Amino acid sequence: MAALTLKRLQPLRLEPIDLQLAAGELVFISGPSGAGKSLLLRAIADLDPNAGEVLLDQQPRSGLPAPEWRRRVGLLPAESGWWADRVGAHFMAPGVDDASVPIAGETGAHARDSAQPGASQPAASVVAAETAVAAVAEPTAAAADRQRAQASPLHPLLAQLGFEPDVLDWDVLRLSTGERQRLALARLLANRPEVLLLDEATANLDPANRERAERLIDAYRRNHHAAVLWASHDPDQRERLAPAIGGRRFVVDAGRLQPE
Ligand SMILES: Nc1ncnc2c1ncn2[C@@H]1O[C@H](COP(=O)(O)OP(=O)(O)OP(=O)(O)O)[C@@H](O)[C@H]1O
Repeated sequence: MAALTLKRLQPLRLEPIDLQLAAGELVFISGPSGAGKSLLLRAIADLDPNAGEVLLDQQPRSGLPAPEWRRRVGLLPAESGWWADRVGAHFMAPGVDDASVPIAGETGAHARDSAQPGASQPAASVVAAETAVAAVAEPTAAAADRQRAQASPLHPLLAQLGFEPDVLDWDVLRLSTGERQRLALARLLANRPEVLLLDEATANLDPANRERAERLIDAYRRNHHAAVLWASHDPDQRERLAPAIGGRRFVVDAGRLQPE
C-alpha cells in the first residue's frame, strides 16, 4: 500500500508536475501522440533524466536504490522487453514464490465478476503435492520452471490472463503482440509493485482479453491498495473505468499536465 507524490517532477519536454495519487487510487492520463505521456511515466520510474522529486508514501526516491525503486514503482512499457529465450525465464524474480498473499486473487465484492473460465485456483497444498510427484518424472529445467509456476501465485495470475502454465515453456519469438502485452502485465504484477505505471496496457488486445486485463488490474489495485497511473488513448476505457471509482483524468498537452 503506497501513495505516490510528484513534487515539481520535470520529465523531458514537460513543465514541472505536482500530483498526488492516494494508495489504491486510479488516475488516467491521455493526450495526443507525442505529447509526453510515456516520458512522464518513464520519469517517475527514473528511466530518463528528470528534475524534481517523487515520493512513495513519505519515502523520497532519491533515498532508495534504483532497482528497489523500479520494483516498488512498476512500469508496464508500451513495448515490453524480453531478454531470454523462454517466457518462464522472465518470471524468476524474487517474491514470485511467496504464496502467502495472492497477487491479484479476488477477495472483494467483484470476485464473481472477475472469475474467468479456466481460471481455477487450486489449494497450494494440492499443487505442491502434484509438483512433488512430477519433479521425479521431469527433472529438466523447463519442468522445474513449470513446477515452480504451478506451486506459486503465478498459476492463477496467468490463468486470469487466459494462459495455461505451459506458456512458461514457450519460446519468446513465437509470442503474438497481444500475448506479449498480457505476459508483460503478468510479469509486472508478479513483482508485486506498490504503484503501477501503465503505458497503453491494453492497446494490442481484443475486447475479451482487454476486459481480462482490466479486471486483473482493478483486482490488483484493490487487493494491494496500489496507486495506478494509466496512460490510455482509449476514451471508452477511461469513461468505463474511471467514474465508477472516482478516478481522476488528466491530459498531457503542450508540455503541461491538466485535468481532462
Ligand atoms: N529520449 C528522448 N529525448 C528527446 N525526445 C524524446 C525522447 N524520447 C521521446 N522523445 C520525444 O518526446 C515526445 C513525447 O514522447 P512520448 O513517447 O512521451 O509520447 P506519448 O505521449 O507517449 O505518445 P504516444 O501516444 O504516441 O505513445 C515525442 O515527440 C518523442 O519523439
